[in-house]
Amino acid sequence: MSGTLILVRHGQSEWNLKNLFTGWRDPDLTEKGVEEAKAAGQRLKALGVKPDIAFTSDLTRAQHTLSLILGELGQEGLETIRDQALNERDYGDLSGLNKDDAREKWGEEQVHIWRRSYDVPPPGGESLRDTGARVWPYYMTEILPRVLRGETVLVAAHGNSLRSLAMVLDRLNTETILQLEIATGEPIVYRLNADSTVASREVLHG
Ligand SMILES: O=C(O)[C@@H](CO)OP(=O)(O)O
Repeated sequence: MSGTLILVRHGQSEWNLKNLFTGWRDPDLTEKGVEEAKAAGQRLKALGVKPDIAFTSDLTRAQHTLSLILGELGQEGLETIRDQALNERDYGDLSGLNKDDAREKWGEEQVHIWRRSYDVPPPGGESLRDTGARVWPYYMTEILPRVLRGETVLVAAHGNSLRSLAMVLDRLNTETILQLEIATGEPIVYRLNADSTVASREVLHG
């Protein structure tokens, strides 16, 4: 066994609440999102988790979530690396549109394909495969080596950047990835084997 990897999606954002495609746009958390992030921190604390380092994206909602979690853990000053590689999937021309309006315009099925398929990009944006093509190398070079050294690494990021990572960790294929939803503010705790495969996976539900 090596170290521990904790993935957490940011709490509810203002645009999650308004049902807008967000992508690389930069809304902050709602009050509910703040509470979700604090609750995530409390659950990690109850589990006795003590991160050695944290990673997050360059978007406010993920950074704010991380700082609230670290506050609950009493680790406000923890070394944190922010990188665009962990940003949400770029939703391209859909960014800022209402998801129900998009379903009316393009149909339920097409919108679901854009939102959850592996390799169909939304117009002007990134598919999950495109997202994984930047998230996965970053994980391999910056995050995984630390976990393999036995560290506990906390990653606060986004629904689809984390889906692209979980797809490989959980050995999902291009069909089964369609079903994977990562809830806001529910940490996923992975313990990794020395060969970087997953020894255990636990979702800290609310
Ligand atoms: O809008 C977004 O950027 C994402 C995450 O909230 O939405 P979706 O659920 O469509 O992946």
